[in-house]
Amino acid sequence: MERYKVIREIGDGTCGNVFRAYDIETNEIVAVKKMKRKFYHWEECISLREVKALQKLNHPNIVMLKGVTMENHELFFIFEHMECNLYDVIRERRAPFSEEEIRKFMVQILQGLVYMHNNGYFHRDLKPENLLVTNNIVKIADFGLAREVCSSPPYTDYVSTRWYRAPEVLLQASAYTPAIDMWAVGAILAELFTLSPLFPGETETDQLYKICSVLGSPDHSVWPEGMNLPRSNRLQFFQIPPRNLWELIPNASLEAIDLIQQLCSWDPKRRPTAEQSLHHPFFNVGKWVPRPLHDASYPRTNESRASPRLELNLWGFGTEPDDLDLTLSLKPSSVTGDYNI
Ligand SMILES: Nc1ncnc2c1ncn2[C@@H]1O[C@H](COP(=O)(O)OP(=O)(O)OP(=O)(O)O)[C@@H](O)[C@H]1O
Repeated sequence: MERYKVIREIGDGTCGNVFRAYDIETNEIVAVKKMKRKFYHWEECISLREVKALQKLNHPNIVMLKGVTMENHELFFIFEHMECNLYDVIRERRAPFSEEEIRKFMVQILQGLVYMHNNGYFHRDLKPENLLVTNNIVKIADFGLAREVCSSPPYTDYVSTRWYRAPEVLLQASAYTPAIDMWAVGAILAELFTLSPLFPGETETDQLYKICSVLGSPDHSVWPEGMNLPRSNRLQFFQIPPRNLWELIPNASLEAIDLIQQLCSWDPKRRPTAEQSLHHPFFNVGKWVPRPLHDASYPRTNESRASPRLELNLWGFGTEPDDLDLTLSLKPSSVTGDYNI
């Protein structure tokens, strides 16, 4: 470890301490994560989930693992260095983020997740502290709990952070899917608007109570499988009607509210995937894409374009092509970003 000169400690997590350090071979600043437990064999180190996942995943929105070193039974991960994490960004924020800023964060998180899920991994512990930020670039970090999508259940060693924990995990489902990451994305999206957590449970039971107080208690109609999970009897204590999300998150557009609502569905099967989320109207607000001139259905005059078919289902993820006129005309106040999705 002579190669790295520690500058200062920047993180103290469950599994390791993270230091900002100077790499004297490359003249770069790096982040060195020193694992808290001791290791006695190299095989033990390279079989760690964090190492296995990060060696395979190479994406601009996933933090890069530059190397792994073992010395005196201590294991060090060398990562690209990031300035801060999204938790710090939210905590230090005095005024709400604009929807444009939120969209830019979310696109990157979702692009990282699409890549990860398509490569057969899910993260299992997404939270603002695990989203690292440098100059508005967001990268997903801390793969200590990452799982291969195809690894076999039961997943009993699961210990993710409570506030972002999906209901199927709280109710002890024996198998779960990348949809648990999508629940966390919904909670993080809401938090970016309000700057405070959507479900800040103090215990596991309180976590379920907090979720019920927002979404309303689940029943067979919204989540049939959920009603038979080992701990679902805990839900019977709470008979709570749903709140209107737009009252809880008054600064969010209808598109954002709809996306949060879909991501935070009780039933994991009803949550959009990361890829589907990127196609949600929230990411297309104000985006005008002209149709080809030979398209006979394209309205030729401003007059005909001014009458959108408002009865269309805006929020479904159907296979119908987007009605871009409609998207434009329904959300005049919002953002005009263009995203590479
Ligand atoms: N590459 C990096 N660049 C800058 N800071 C980092 C980097 N990696 C981690 N950190 C900081 O260190 C903190 C802890 O890192 P990490 O989450 O990897 O550790 P952990 O022990 O697995 O934590 P947890 O308790 O979340 O499981 C992060 O929240 C972040 O603030």
